[in-house]
Amino acid sequence: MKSRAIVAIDGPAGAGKSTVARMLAKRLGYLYIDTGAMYRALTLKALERKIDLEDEGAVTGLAEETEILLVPQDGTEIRVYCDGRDVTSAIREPEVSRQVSRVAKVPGVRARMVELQRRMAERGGIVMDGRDIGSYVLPGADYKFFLTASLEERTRRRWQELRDRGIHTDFEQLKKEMAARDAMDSRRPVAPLIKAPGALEIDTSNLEPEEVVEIILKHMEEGR
Ligand SMILES: Nc1ncnc2c1ncn2[C@@H]1O[C@H](COP(=O)(O)OP(=O)(O)OP(=O)(O)O)[C@@H](O)[C@H]1O
Ligand SMILES: Nc1ccn([C@@H]2O[C@H](COP(=O)(O)O)[C@@H](O)[C@H]2O)c(=O)n1
Repeated sequence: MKSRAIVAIDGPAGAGKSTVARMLAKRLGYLYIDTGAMYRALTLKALERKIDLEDEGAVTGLAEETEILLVPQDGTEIRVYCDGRDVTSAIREPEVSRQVSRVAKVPGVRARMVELQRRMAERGGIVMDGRDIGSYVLPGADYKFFLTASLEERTRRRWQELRDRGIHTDFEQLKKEMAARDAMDSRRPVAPLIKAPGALEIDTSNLEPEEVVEIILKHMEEGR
């Protein structure tokens, strides 16, 4: 296995990317970078500033004046700071999830975020998850994975995750919202959600996170 490798993990909402990426980073002693959290932080700021999300100029301008920091804690937990404010919890609110894809599809936003993400990966030894990591942000990544799961299972996971946080949502409404987010992520012209060439696809529908990590580690050990 390559030392200080770059590992890219992509996939749709609720496929288990963050869970697996965090566990994998811990096993490897790597830094975990949650690119979704970056788009979520900007979206939260845009919503709070009541920016018109259809105004690409305004959203791009906001991205350019916003400082987003991902600060590793013990292990691989990450605190997310936007302009110095800890937004780790706030970025997971349902309204941010409902709107983030509208912000993320703005070309100026992506250009800014991708520049930051590539800089974070320069020294290697990272696990980066998102939608476009293996296909666009880090096309030279040493290992690429694409996690999937059925929409039903991904919705069940997200529904349970929200419930565990005391947020009660209608399952069918949540399912519609997740499908809509997947569609917007997949159809945007710039860096859509796709499986990167050469990526190993893993359907996690009937796998525990630990099993997914073992599949990934085995592939990495066999690969180099
Ligand atoms: N293999 C799995 N089996 C069951 N539950 C899982 C599995 N992987 C993750 N989960 C749970 O599903 C929820 C969503 O997982 P996670 O946040 O890792 O998904 P994600 O792909 O990063 O989603 P998003 O892109 O929307 O952030 C979490 O509550 C997590 O604990
Ligand atoms: N590399 C990425 C990562 C995320 N996005 C957008 O952010 C949304 C939230 O991502 P989560 O992983 O936190 O769910 C996602 O739905 C995308 O719209 C992106 O565009 N590129």
